Amino acid sequence: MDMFIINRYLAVDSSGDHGTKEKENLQKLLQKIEERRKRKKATVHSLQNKIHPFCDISVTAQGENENEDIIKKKKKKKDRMSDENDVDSSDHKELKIVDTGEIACNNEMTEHLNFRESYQSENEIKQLNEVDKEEKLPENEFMVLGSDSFTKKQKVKRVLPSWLANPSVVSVNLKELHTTINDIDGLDEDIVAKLKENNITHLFPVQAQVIPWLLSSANKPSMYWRSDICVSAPTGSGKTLAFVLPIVQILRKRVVPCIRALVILPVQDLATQVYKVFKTYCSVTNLKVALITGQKSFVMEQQQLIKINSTFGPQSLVDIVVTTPGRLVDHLKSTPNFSLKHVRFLVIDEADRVMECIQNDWLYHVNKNIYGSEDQPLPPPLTPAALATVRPPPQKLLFSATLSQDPEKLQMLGLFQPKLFTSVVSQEKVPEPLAGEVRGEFIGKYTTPAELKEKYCVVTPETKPLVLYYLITSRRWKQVLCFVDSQGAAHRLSLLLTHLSQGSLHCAEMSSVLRRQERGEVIRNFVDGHIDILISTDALARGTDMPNVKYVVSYDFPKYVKNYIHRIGRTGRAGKSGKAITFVLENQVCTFQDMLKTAGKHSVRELVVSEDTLLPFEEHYKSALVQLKQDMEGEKNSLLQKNEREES
Ligand SMILES: Nc1ncnc2c1ncn2[C@@H]1O[C@H](COP(=O)(O)OP(=O)(O)OP(=O)(O)O)[C@@H](O)[C@H]1O
Repeated sequence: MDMFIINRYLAVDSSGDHGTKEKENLQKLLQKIEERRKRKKATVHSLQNKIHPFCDISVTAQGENENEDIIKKKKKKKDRMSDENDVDSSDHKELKIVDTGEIACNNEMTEHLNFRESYQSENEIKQLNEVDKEEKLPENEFMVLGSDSFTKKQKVKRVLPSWLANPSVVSVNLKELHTTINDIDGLDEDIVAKLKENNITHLFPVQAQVIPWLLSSANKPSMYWRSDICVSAPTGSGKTLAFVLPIVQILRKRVVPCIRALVILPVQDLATQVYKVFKTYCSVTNLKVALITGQKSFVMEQQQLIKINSTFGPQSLVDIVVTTPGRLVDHLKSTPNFSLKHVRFLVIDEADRVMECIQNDWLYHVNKNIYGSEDQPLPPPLTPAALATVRPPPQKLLFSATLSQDPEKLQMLGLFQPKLFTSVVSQEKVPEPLAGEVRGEFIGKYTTPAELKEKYCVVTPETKPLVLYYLITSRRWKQVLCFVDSQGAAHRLSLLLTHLSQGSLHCAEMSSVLRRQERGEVIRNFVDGHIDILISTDALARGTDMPNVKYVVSYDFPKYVKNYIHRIGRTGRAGKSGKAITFVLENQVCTFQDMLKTAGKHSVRELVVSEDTLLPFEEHYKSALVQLKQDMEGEKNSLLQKNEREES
């Protein structure tokens, strides 16, 4: 037991023996202190003799007070730090009391030395005081959040799943193409011939990466679950062919038709556009494609999908269905034998937009039809027996120029071991990620085609139409696509420009109010160059592929950054050059700059149109406005008369 000695404070021992010992110790200590005091006094005296004749080191009254303060601080600090109850520390305390006593006796030199000593440690004291402030709050006080500390908070970095953080990077350069259509292993000759027929000799970067990847994933035995993919590449970069070609190639070997590919797009017009591409490349195969968007009657669509055979029962007539979420749900609910159980590919084009179509719960109905429950089953263990019992889910292919890379939003799709292909904002070659490196900078940044030049023009509401007219006429712009907020705005602007140009500008308007055939007609005329300026609502903003759009004007400010990216993406497509101008009111400039920042854009310049340049058109503009007012009143009256006739 003697090996361990535990020293404890056992309160004051009143036994006489211990008391004498303590007195002796105290005596020794006082003696020691006295000796030190004398030594110090002697040193000071000798120093005073040496320095005083050369230096003026007098301490002013104010200085004295300051020094005293500092010494007090120092004392406080030392007190705080010495939490040991040993003899040495008490010795220091005594010593300090003696020092202060000397200052009180106006010993200038001692003051000075103390001052210097204190000054040296002043910073230290300050720091300690700050720490004190932060850490030691009186017990009965609350800390008021945000009142004291103005230090910049460190930004919280998102920790992304590995597949989102480390994507395959897709180049945005459509000028330097390295992959010819013959370089792709696994594309049949007749498909390659069809590509040539359509003047496609090289694959765009997104196609060069996605097509071989999908073809090779199909080589796995059919029982294996295949990884889903998400593709985010600029507008006009050829995403449609990136899924059409591998699907046609993989499915063409099927024996019996049944729905093996389901392609979902947000709106009718886009579905029609994709349907046409499928039709083109399926024409060299036996595959059948159906467009189910409500353009035909429901019964006609049903007849197109299913046939009842007297011997074999219900038979699917199609292999690929291109549809919109609403119409798909209608068929899932009301078409007997409409089954998605054999779907091998589930393509969601303009995926971020389709995922917003939640009103009819299309995903729930699709899952229910495919799996028999609203949720996708979990993958079985990798044993032949387990794999043979569970049917692999459809391989999901998600495409968009503004694909949401938000893990939470993507989670509802139940992606299986997904792979991300994305283009990046930086034009520099992105190196392969280092082991364990996490890249989150792709998230939320949208790329636009390299050939697209963007500018913005600050306008006033009064002069906006005149600025547009001036730009079109003075710069001889042709094939201009102009975006406005509403159908009414499109109509008014179209009339005003016609009056301003006295009929020399051929303007047309486009909105969802027009019937489908009328819309088709307008687009054909615009593509053929018979229309100079097409004024449209956002109905044409997303996905529409119109070759030869040279200028896009966002006449009314785009509401969201995605809206902006899709609008400007109607030009500068497939490697062609294009220009986009956004009209911004004075009070919208900051919002616009923020929008660009969000999209990762930093070099959008201003196009200045001075008021002086507009002055010559002023009178002309006034009379055009009068004519517009008359037109609008005339239209209003004729509408009233029509309504009255219908009522009577
Ligand atoms: N390899 C290619 N060579 C030449 N032209 C191509 C090639 N691939 C696609 N195109 C053409 O590029 C245009 C744009 O293609 P697509 O509509 O697929 O773009 P996208 O990426 O889907 O655009 P958005 O995001 O706006 O929908 C189309 O007219 C298409 O015919």
